[in-house]
Amino acid sequence: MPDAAARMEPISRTASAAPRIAVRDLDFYYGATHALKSVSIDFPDRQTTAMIGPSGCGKSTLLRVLNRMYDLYPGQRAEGEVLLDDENIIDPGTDINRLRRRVGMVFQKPTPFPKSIYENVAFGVRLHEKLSRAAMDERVESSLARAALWDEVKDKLHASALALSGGQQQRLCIARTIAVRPQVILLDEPTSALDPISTLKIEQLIDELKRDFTILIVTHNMQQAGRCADRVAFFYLGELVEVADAMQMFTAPRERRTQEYITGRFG
Ligand SMILES: Nc1ncnc2c1ncn2[C@@H]1O[C@H](COP(=O)(O)OP(=O)(O)OP(=O)(O)O)[C@@H](O)[C@H]1O
Repeated sequence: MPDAAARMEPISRTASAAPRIAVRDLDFYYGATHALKSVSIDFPDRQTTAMIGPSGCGKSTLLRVLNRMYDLYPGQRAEGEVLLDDENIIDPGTDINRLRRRVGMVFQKPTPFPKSIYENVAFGVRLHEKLSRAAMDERVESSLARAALWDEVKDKLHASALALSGGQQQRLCIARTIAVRPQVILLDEPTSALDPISTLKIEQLIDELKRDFTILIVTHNMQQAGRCADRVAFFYLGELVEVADAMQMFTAPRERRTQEYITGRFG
């Protein structure tokens, strides 16, 4: 078991920021598989937290809990508390549509809809808001600009999104996510299918977006965690071993398992 003190909030220059999400004693099960074990962690507002750890340690499962993606699958269940602004979002009474508006997700592979660039961004907005044509145009433009894509697509908004490069498609998926004005953005290995230049653009974008959003990113790339994250959480076999400021995590981790992982001795 991880040291109880290590699972509490660390002595951290960032720990005083108000948590947007507070996870308390979270257990998650895929049928008989106990994938998350009594996980407690705060995700501060307007900061980026990277989740790292070897394959199968539960990183993606935690993201799936935060937007209740597991709801679609019988046999999968969460126990404990996941407080988003003090509302326990794993409570059965949670309004899932409202939750998914507040918590957006970007997946490993870019997943644009087979529609125009404009429609990819407008589609989700229409599910939640009735905007005039001019207001929608403005929302599409501001979202694409925010995702650092506007200049590349402004002359072909009605062309198919599928004709964009992989890196552009991923930025479009980010534009689509921010267009509905979420509070939290979940990114599950968002650059693992991209080339180094596209990866750099997405990392710069993450850095820029954290001014307005709470960002959680799952990554296997230690350099990426170091470049993007304010805080880093290390998971192992379904347990949160340690969470700390990125600088502390990479220079002076408290736990031996964290040190072994970040220095490449396993995983
Ligand atoms: N649909 C599923 N059904 C049963 N078990 C699952 C399912 N998805 C994940 N698991 C199990 O839950 C545990 C955590 O998996 P998870 O995908 O969260 O790990 P991860 O840290 O994100 O791994 P990776 O880095 O490989 O993506 C693993 O033991 C995995 O085998």
